[in-house]
Amino acid sequence: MVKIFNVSQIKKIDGCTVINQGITSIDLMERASLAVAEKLIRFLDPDQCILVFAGTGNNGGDALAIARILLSRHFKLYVYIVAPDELFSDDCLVNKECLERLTDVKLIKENQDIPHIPEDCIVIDGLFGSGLNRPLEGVYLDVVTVINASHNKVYSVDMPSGMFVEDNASNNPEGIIKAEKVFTFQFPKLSLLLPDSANYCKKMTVVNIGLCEKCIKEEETDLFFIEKSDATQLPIPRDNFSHKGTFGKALLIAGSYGKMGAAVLSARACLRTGVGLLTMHVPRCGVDILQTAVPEAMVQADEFPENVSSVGDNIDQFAIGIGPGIGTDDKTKDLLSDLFDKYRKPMVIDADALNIIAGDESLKEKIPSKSIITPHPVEFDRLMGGVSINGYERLQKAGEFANRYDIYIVLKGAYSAIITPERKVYFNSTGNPGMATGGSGDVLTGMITSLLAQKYLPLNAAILGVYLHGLAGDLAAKSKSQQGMLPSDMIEYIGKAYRALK
Ligand SMILES: NC(=O)C1=CN([C@@H]2O[C@H](COP(=O)(O)OP(=O)(O)OC[C@H]3O[C@@H](n4cnc5c(N)ncnc54)[C@H](O)[C@@H]3O)[C@@H](O)[C@H]2O)[C@@H](O)CC1
Ligand SMILES: Nc1ncnc2c1ncn2[C@@H]1O[C@H](COP(=O)(O)OP(=O)(O)O)[C@@H](O)[C@H]1O
Ligand SMILES: [K+]
Repeated sequence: MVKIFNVSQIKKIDGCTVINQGITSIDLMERASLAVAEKLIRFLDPDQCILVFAGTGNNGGDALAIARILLSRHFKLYVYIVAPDELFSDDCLVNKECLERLTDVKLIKENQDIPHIPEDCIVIDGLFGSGLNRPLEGVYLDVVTVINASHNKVYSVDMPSGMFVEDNASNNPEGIIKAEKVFTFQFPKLSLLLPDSANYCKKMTVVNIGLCEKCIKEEETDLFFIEKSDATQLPIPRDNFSHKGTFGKALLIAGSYGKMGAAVLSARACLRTGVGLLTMHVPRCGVDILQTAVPEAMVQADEFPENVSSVGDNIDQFAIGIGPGIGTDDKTKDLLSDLFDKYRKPMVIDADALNIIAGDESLKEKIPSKSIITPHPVEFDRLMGGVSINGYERLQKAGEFANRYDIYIVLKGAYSAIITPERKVYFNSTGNPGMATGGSGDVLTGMITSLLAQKYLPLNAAILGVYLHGLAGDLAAKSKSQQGMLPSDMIEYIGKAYRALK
């Protein structure tokens, strides 16, 4: 797992690296800058006009070193340092003096020094990184405004300048660079993984700069980024003599009149994820649909034609998933309450089941311990009874909720976050905007329920389920495009996603 750290931890690890590797801070700056420059060189066009904007701290130092490396590769550069008070960090000053020997470096001290930024050029942004300690104002704000208004592609070093590494609730949205790509050093930064960064970081690339592994190992955190190597370890190998009983029984309670598609998608996804036996509990109107669309599943008909209202006995034999397409009818509310009384094992709770819980405090109390709930941000805010100001606040609330009710929360989004009862957070690294189509969530519910039935621990079921779901989405997008892919296609790629983990 890649660890995610706060600013003081990053500073500590930088310092440790310098000591343990017997290098100077300027060596580390050079290493970091070279790593970013190498990535830039791969896709920048040497004939294109490149404008570099540096600050006076170490982020500025990085930008100036990057400029020097690009110049040595014959890129056309114009370099500006925004320095209203001309106070440079030591390492920034060294890089400024090196660069001044090679090219003209202009200082921007006040608004009138800001250059006109032509169309069709590239901007390299090294104004501020992790050292930002207040929202931008004055000439810094003006420079960012001009860069954003130019609509050129901006590549940011470490952070989009003006953006805090963690919470941006008190930030000025006008004072943050809108970056095409952010090359962030060694660790993903929390704010770049939250929806808060949607306008400021189209793509995050983590650049390894060789910080001391021992320091990283020793530094504790509750935030992690899931990598392929983490997911690869999770699938339980299949024994030669295994049979359908080995891979468990899942019961999905899903569907209502007009929403049987959600039941079909979750059923197919559950089967493709490897469950031994699947039973679908659906309203009577859905029986023929399920039997035809998913012949591998057994179907239990509810007594009501259009909604689910009760589940049978002997439910302890199953891993249960509830929610896709069930609606919020009163009969279905009774079912959920009854289910929570009868069934005390971890289950997967999604969609309308969460909307039902949202309006009823006593239901929250009854959620079986270690269950996995899978809200998207709107469902989560409904559960909380109010909208969060940003993704950071939502994450804090999710930690409190998971802890209070002893459950796992999969907070879905671009980097879905899995939050544990101990308030640890695991961010997923797979998935793409092609998955933003109704039905993708139903697929995920089927997948995680399948893994629970196969005796995966709830945390592993959530991590593997979310990772595979995103990977299946990535494979589907590769073949069908983000626009053209459907949740049904993702289901067809679950097998290939498993294979890719081998
Ligand atoms: N993470 C790492 O391992 C490494 C980090 N390096 C770079 O160092 C950066 C951090 O450098 P610094 O700590 O010098 O900080 P920055 O360069 O981000 O900021 C410089 C200084 O500006 C001041 N400042 C903060 N907010 C301001 C505002 N709104 N208006 C005006 N001034 C403001 C602060 O005093 C701050 O220290 C990282 O983002 C990264 O680019 C690299 O040089 C080397 C390795
Ligand atoms: N931009 C994105 N990048 C990665 N994954 C995404 C993106 N948009 C949506 N997803 C994933 O698609 C799924 C959508 O779920 P949800 O909103 O519940 O859809 P529905 O209720 O329509 O089935 C989630 O797992 C989410 O993480
Ligand atoms: K920056």
